[in-house]
Amino acid sequence: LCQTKEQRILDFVLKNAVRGDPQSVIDNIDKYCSQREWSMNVGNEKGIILDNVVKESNPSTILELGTYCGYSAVRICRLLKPGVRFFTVEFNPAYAAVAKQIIEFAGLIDKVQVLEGSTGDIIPQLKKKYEVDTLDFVFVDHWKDKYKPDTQLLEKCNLLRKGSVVLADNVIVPGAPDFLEYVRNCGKYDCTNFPSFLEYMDEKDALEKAVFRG
Ligand SMILES: O=C(NCCO)c1cc(-c2ccc(F)cc2)cc(O)c1O
Ligand SMILES: [Mg+2]
Repeated sequence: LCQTKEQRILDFVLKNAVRGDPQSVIDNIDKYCSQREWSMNVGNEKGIILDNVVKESNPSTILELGTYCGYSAVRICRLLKPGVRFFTVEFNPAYAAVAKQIIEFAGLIDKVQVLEGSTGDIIPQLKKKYEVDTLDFVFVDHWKDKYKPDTQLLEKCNLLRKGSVVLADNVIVPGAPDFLEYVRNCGKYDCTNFPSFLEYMDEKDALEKAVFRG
């Protein structure tokens, strides 16, 4: 059977992690991707920074752009109180299929809605179709050339309120220079850079936190 890397990651999790234990799912994805095949999960170094920003924000309504295999969805949702809503958008159906199974295995599927499609189509639907008022926290980790336009779209759709946290992965590698310039200079955000490392590598990367001024 000609499997994909994402299916191999899923198989490794199903075989080695503990059903209903999000930390074991995270640890096993990191183990597979550091020892066998590199893959673009946010990883543990940047993941600890992500954990801290999520804990600090204590969000109730969260949006993630770019689900991939569900690693950061599990990472974020394992920290959330019951009753919160987590929406994650994935364009690639094969990735979305793997992510749903990994999120289910971790026992978090009740908190998570995996929305398949393009962010440009789905973000304008969040208020009416998904009954979202405003977003407390947005994790941006999809196509790097979409970071800036989608942040502007979130503003246009009135999905951000004073204090909404936009946290972006990969602002060094692969990089999102137009996004960084925008959030740092448009006057609508208070920005903080968190230097770290590219997942499973020694290369420098960073997260950028942009808090909407309202
Ligand atoms: O494209 C990415 N995400 C969107 C997928 O739909 C992505 C890429 C990379 C990466 C790739 C190739 C390399 F050489 C270095 C970095 C890393 C990441 O964390 C990412 O999120
Ligand atoms: Mg990333």
